[in-house]
Amino acid sequence: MTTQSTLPRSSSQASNAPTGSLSSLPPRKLKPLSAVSDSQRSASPSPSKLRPPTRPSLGGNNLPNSSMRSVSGTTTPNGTDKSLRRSVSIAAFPQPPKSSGRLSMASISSSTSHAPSTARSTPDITKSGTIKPRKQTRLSSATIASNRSSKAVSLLDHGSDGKTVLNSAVSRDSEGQFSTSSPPHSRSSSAQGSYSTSATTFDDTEETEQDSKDALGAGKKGARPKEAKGNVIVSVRVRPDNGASENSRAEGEWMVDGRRSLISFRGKESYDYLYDNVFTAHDNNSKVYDSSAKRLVRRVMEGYHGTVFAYGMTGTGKTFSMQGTASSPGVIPLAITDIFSYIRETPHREFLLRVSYLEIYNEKIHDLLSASSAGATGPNAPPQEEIKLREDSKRGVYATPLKEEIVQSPTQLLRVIARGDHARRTGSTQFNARSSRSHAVVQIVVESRERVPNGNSTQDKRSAVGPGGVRVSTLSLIDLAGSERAAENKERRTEGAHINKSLLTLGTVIARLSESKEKSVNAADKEGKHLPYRDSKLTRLLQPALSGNSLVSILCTIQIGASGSAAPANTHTNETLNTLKFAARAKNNIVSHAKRAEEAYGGNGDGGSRVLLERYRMEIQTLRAQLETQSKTQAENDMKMEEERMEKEAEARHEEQMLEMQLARTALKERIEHLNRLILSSKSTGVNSHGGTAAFDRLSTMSGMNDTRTRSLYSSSSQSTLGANSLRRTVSQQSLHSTDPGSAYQFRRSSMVPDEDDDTVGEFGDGNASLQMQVTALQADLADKNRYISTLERRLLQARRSSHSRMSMGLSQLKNGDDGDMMALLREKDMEISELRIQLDDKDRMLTALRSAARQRDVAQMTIDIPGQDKRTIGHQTSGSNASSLASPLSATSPVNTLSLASISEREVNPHRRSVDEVSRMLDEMIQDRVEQGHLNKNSRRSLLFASNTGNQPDPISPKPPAISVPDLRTSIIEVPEDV
Ligand SMILES: Nc1ncnc2c1ncn2[C@@H]1O[C@H](COP(=O)(O)OP(=O)(O)OP(=O)(O)O)[C@@H](O)[C@H]1O
Repeated sequence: MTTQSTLPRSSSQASNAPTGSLSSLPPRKLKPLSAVSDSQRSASPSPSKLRPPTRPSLGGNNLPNSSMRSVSGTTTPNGTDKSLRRSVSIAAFPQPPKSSGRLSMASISSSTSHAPSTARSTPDITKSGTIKPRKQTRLSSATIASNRSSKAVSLLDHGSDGKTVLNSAVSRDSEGQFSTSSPPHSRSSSAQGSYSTSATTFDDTEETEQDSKDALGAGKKGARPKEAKGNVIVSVRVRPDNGASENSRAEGEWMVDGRRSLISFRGKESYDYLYDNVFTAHDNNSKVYDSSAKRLVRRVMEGYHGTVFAYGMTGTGKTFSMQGTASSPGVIPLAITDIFSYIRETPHREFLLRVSYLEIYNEKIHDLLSASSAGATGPNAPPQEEIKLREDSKRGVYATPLKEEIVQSPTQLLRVIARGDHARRTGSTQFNARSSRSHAVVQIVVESRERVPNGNSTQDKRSAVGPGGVRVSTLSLIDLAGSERAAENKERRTEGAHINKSLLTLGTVIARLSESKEKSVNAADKEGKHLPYRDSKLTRLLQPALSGNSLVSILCTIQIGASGSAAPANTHTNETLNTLKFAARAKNNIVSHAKRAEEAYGGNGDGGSRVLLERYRMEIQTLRAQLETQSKTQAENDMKMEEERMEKEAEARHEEQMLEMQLARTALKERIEHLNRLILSSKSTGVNSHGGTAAFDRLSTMSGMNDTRTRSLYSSSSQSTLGANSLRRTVSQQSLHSTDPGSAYQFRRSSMVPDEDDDTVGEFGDGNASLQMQVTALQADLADKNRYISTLERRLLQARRSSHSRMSMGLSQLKNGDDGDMMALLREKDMEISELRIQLDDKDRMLTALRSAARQRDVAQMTIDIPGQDKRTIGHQTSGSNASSLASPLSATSPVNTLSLASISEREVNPHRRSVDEVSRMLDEMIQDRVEQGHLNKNSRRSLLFASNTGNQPDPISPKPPAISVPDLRTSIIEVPEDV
């Protein structure tokens, strides 16, 4: 939207310098039209730009200056204060500064030798305000006065000065034509790079709104609304006649007075035409635009519909005026520049522009922006969908389907239009080498909406819109095909026929508009039903503009000389006069009641739905909502994924913890098993294999009663625990169960001790077996412990690895509690291991000691001379079954022990008391060490039972002390679990 226009600047200043000397211009005032009311205008005697009624008595150069507005109320020659051309007032159009000097008809007469003697006659004025030519007197002062008065300020005060024109500007060229050079209009560049002229730089938006209100008020009184007067502007442009020669000289004499917007013809009949603007051959496109269209374009940007169209004979400069050239841009590019300048200067509104471009060729509508129009005109060109005209209460008459392009910069818009121009049909005619063979219509739709002032909204700036709706207005820029005489070429003839027919219809419609005005009371007339709009596509398309819904600017182009024209001079003159008449009729008959377009709101029926700005806003809202929903969904998905990820992590962590716990549990189980085994091993030293807890308890009780008996029991049960299922043990078990527990003596006598004689032998043999069995048990314990230690070490290793891997995975989310638990577990394990190691060491030492004792015992026994078998030996042999039964399990576990036991069992043991004592002493010392170190009573769950050394105290149960005393066995440890 802020793209700078690349349009070239006009060089009009240099080219349009007046040739004559100029009177000093008054300082220009940019004054809104509304500043001068009608009454003021009437009362104000000066300045006036209009010459007074042309009466001889009024001739002279010293006419009081009066403005156009004051003229509108001036008294006509017949004394009536009446505006004869009500429709020519264009209050809404550019109002250049007022000038003091005014041109009188008399002054023209006096200053130009060829001036018609208009002062001598008074023309007839028709009701419509057109000039009715009359012989001898073609120019009526009253007509001129009325025309000028009705034109109001805007028509004649484009910086012109009557005196100036009078004194210097009006000249007669070599061909007898009057030409009036316009003063150099000041075309300056605004800060934004837009063009502006002194005539159009003031802003009269408020004035127009006020005018609208006034118009409503006036309408109530039956008066014509003021706005209706000023919304139509008719200009005539004279094309330079470069190749003029005597042959091509037009019939009659012409006078073109640009300052007074006057064109006079003096031929067989005389005519004087006054328009809103008359542009001489010296006026360039820039001036034409500034005076005839600039204001209208601004109004369109403010919300009014506007139509500019060029009408004229072929080759007279319609296309030149509308499109212009690279060095002299025409109305269309200059309008585009102004559109974007306006947008830039109006930050409180936002705009959307869309453009369409169509042509009416041979009464068919073609879309000049469609793909088929763009490139292809050959036989392979895609057939274009027929475009029809439709009517809508809100949109008026419109073509459909028609491509509309949204444009965002002047360059883009110019490119689109250039594309359409390229697709437009042109052809060579006898009047124009590149004649437009169609009517071309550029439509620029302007949508605008109020923005919320900065800071009043927390919303995004772009989405912040004001409370109002969208205002939609249309600028139609139309380059009509030129009317022409019948051509020789058939194609041209056909085209010409269509062109002429449509132009004729246009003329007819405009001519009948005056009738329509008079019959406006009729509803049907109001709608223009009696007008032949439908007779041609052109009039149908122009219907909204012609029927008053739009501001209208008509640019009629003429060529006074007939140079370059194949037509005879008189024919050419007639065509020119026809154009001038058309312009005069348009000026008089078209009445515009253009009002600012209503604001449309989203979803407000068809009108609302067509408003792209609103549709886009709604679409943006919808998309924003979708985006928000998607963002929410995305966020939810992200959250879900994050939750899932965390769940997975937690699961993995949980699994890991479970594994660790399982490992720990397994380790603990193994330990428990091991401890159980240990307990069983311990029990095995005091309890028989059949779970003789009761017996053990009983024996414990007995031990309290008699140490000797306890010792004997211990030896016996120890054997059985170690797996020596001796017959004797079985028997003793049976005895234990069968015998009255109270009868301890009986028990002892019958079951534990076979007979007195065997006691010693049995005790001795039992003691040997116990040693071996303890060795075996300790070896088993050792193996168990080793296994357990290795298991624990393995678990520990695994746990550490797991911990390391978790740390390396960056799972720092473990709570301190977890780490703490794990560390505590590890510490516990370490402690267990170290404890077990200590126990293992103890066992090792104990084992070593036992082995050493066993070895010494064996050596001692080997050295004993066995003279014969004593009772003990016999007793022992008697209990050979017991010994052999002992050997059997031991051999399976320890070959060394088996050997030792075998050697013991095989030999007749003749105890050598000294050797035994030594062994016993060693064991005593070792166990004493254990006791002192406190390792043995460490576990609170266990009770330590020490078989006290009873010495030689008599055993009530076993009155005979064993022949072989084994003191070390008395101090053997029995670990009894509390829960057993
Ligand atoms: N005011 C002007 N100044 C200089 N050259 C002009 C002017 N008006 C017209 N011409 C030239 O006259 C020729 C015909 O003009 P143009 O094509 O605009 O006429 P037209 O009215 O559009 O004709 P048609 O109706 O056949 O299309 C062009 O070469 C153009 O440059």
